[in-house]
Amino acid sequence: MAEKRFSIGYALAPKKQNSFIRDSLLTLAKSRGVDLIRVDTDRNLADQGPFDCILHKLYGFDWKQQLQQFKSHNPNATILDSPEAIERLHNRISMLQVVSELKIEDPNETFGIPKQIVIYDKETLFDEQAWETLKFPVIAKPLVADGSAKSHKMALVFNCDALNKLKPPIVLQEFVNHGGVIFKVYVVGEHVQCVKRKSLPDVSEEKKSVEDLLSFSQVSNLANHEKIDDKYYKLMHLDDTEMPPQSFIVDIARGLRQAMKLNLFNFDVIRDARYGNRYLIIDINYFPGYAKMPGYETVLTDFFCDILYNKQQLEGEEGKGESHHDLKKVASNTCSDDGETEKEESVEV
Ligand SMILES: Nc1ncnc2c1ncn2[C@@H]1O[C@H](COP(=O)(O)OP(=O)(O)OP(=O)(O)O)[C@@H](O)[C@H]1O
Ligand SMILES: O=P(O)(O)O[C@H]1[C@H](OP(=O)(O)O)[C@@H](OP(=O)(O)O)[C@@H](O)[C@@H](O)[C@@H]1OP(=O)(O)O
Ligand SMILES: [Mg+2]
Ligand SMILES: [Mg+2]
Repeated sequence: MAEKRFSIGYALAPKKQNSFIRDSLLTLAKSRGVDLIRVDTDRNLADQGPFDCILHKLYGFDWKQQLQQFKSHNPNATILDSPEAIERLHNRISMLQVVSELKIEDPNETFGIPKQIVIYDKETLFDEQAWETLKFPVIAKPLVADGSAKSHKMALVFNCDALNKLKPPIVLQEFVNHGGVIFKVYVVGEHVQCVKRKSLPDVSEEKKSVEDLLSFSQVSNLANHEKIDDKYYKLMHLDDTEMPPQSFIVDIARGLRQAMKLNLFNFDVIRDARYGNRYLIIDINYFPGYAKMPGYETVLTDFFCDILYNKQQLEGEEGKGESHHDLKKVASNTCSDDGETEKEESVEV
């Protein structure tokens, strides 16, 4: 009997498609029975396929409706990930709320988020009461994180004089010195991988008194031609920075994944320079730049196979009339229709 093949339809913006869909990924996936096929976003999704799975990073109401329609026509297909679960990451307040709710017992390290407030209008911006809990410098971040260039435009604000330059709705987050290095933790289902990147440098007392405002955008994002390799680590002086403990990072990643019901995301972590064992999560991104992760082809292909082969096994056993309870044990970690995550296993680093 011919081996069963699977097809994954991917719906990505051109920039993402260029970086993520490489021949090396297509070839490896194909060799393991998985065909990655581009969804034509000018046509209705439900008219395309058949697909066993949809991989997507697109925004907007219309796309959400197309996914719903596709799912109602193809109830067995897996949507990676559910648009409702992704939506939480489009707002910088709801994005980090989930971190505050996480409970992780670690004898040596602690984690949290920086102090922050949300400002919806200019009036509140100048209201001293709103500022009571915050200390300068702060980072002003657009409230909405919708993938637009605008949503990445930030400003380091040193004092009140700069406030009139800000455009609400924004989140004002305390800037925390962290030695100029950020940890990016990539999550792909059960796989967790942490890398170092350059970040904003620490702010000295002297600088606090001379600057008003500094604008910046995507400081830790690599340009297409940059590669995370030894050269980058040397150039950015990343070699000397110690990594956070792996098991601690894996616990946070696992907790976030379960709470958010997402399989494909990364989060940015900084180590508070005031306490060597305090970590702050400052950003969570859906479907980040995986191609920058060493060995991404294997990691992603393993993940696709896990999902598709487990799903097949699940459907096969359902056909034999096994109870739903038993089937849950072999279900993959994908989000089902209602966004429920079905299995939790060890997370490798
Ligand atoms: N509270 C903070 N304290 C110190 N540095 C910070 C803080 N928040 C952000 N930064 C710095 O600013 C950068 C951009 O912030 P953030 O990650 O929130 O933006 P983003 O545009 O969503 O980034 P990404 O490209 O990862 O999506 C971080 O990578 C880090 O270097
Ligand atoms: O998905 P896009 O292509 O738009 O860009 C994402 C980018 O990945 P890229 O490598 O593909 O540029 C990510 O980089 P890393 O965290 O992995 O460094 C991160 O900056 C996301 O926030 C971006 O998503 P957005 O927030 O804009 O939706
Ligand atoms: Mg970030
Ligand atoms: Mg981000």
